[in-house]
Amino acid sequence: MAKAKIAVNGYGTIGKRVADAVKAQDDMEIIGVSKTRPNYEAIVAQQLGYDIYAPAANLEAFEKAGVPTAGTIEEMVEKADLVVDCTPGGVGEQNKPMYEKAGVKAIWQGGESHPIAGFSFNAVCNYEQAIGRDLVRVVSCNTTALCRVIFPIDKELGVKKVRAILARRAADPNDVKKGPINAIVPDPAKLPSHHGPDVRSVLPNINITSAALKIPTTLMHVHTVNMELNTNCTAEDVKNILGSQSRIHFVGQGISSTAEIIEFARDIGRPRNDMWENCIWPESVTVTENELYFFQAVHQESIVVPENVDAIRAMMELESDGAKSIEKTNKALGL
Ligand SMILES: NC(=O)C1=CN([C@@H]2O[C@H](COP(=O)(O)OP(=O)(O)OC[C@H]3O[C@@H](n4cnc5c(N)ncnc54)[C@H](O)[C@@H]3O)[C@@H](O)[C@H]2O)C=CC1
Ligand SMILES: O=C(OP(=O)(O)O)[C@H](O)COP(=O)(O)O
Repeated sequence: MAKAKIAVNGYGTIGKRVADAVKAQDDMEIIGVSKTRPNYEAIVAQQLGYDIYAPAANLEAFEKAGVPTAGTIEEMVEKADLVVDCTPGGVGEQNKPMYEKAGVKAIWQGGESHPIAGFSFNAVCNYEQAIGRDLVRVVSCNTTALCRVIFPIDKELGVKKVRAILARRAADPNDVKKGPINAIVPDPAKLPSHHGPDVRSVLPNINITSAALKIPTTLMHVHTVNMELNTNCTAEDVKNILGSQSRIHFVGQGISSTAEIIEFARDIGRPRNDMWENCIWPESVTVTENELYFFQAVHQESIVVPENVDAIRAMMELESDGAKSIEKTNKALGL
């Protein structure tokens, strides 16, 4: 069977990882990635073998810099079966008419809001509902992490209410423009943060509220998750449920912080020190009077990457069984 032709529009933090993850699969291929400027990332993309496309107005700058392009972003989109839009939040929306004009399928990221696609995706929660769809939004990193834990616990034990407190990394490691440098910022100060409503865009029946703080770190986010459950259970029961999920990883062996999780990812040779899984401290899993508590760390740069691959597979109708797609994606990534 011919491979699905995938374009990545916006080769930044998420885009470069999605491109590599798609390249690792045997049922889809990257036909091009877009860069706005001919900087070091464009040169690395070229060295990795990707065809680079750029805005028409910037083609000359690429030529002057000696970075060859294969054409304009519009031309890239015309060649694709599906575009994964990884442009900054808010920019993706401006690209929608281009995708509609070319008649291609499109995936947006969590920086866009739910109505852009009318369908918000998480592989364990709603893969089957994404099959054959033309437009899908993969929810944000924090929302993905919440969906991954809420769904299996709700299925097995019934979730009455979720309260999630998020300590959000202020910027990605390469992001020199953002802060804070020496502050903790309620983000936003007005509750709820977007994460609770976003979980409901994937799991509409879940009662959830969320609050978020921005903290001066770049490595990972950390959540304090509290769930009121409908069923009497023990911490061991919860650990067994979470432990059965392939994209949940229990941290241990002396790992007490996000810094050590990233060091672990480096040590096991993960590309770009990516941790695609939710990282849960097993000793934090506590149940008292039907209330569950635990801490989880979220590697914001990579957690949504396998979800994008599964969304492509569903939309392109390459696999009808979500569990099989997850397994295939994981295996190709080395997860
Ligand atoms: N970085 C993170 O932690 C996560 C980001 N997301 C979401 O993923 C999306 C992308 O975020 P990042 O990768 O962090 O952004 P980024 O800023 O690292 O990368 C965006 C890329 O798009 C390019 N770009 C800007 N305007 C463009 C245009 N008009 N056409 C083509 N390319 C354009 C930029 O030059 C840059 O290379 C956002 O919706 C964000 O909310 C989701 C999960 C985690
Ligand atoms: O999707 C993310 O976070 P979110 O789940 O809090 O929206 C990413 O960390 C991007 O967040 P940013 O908008 O601070 O760059």
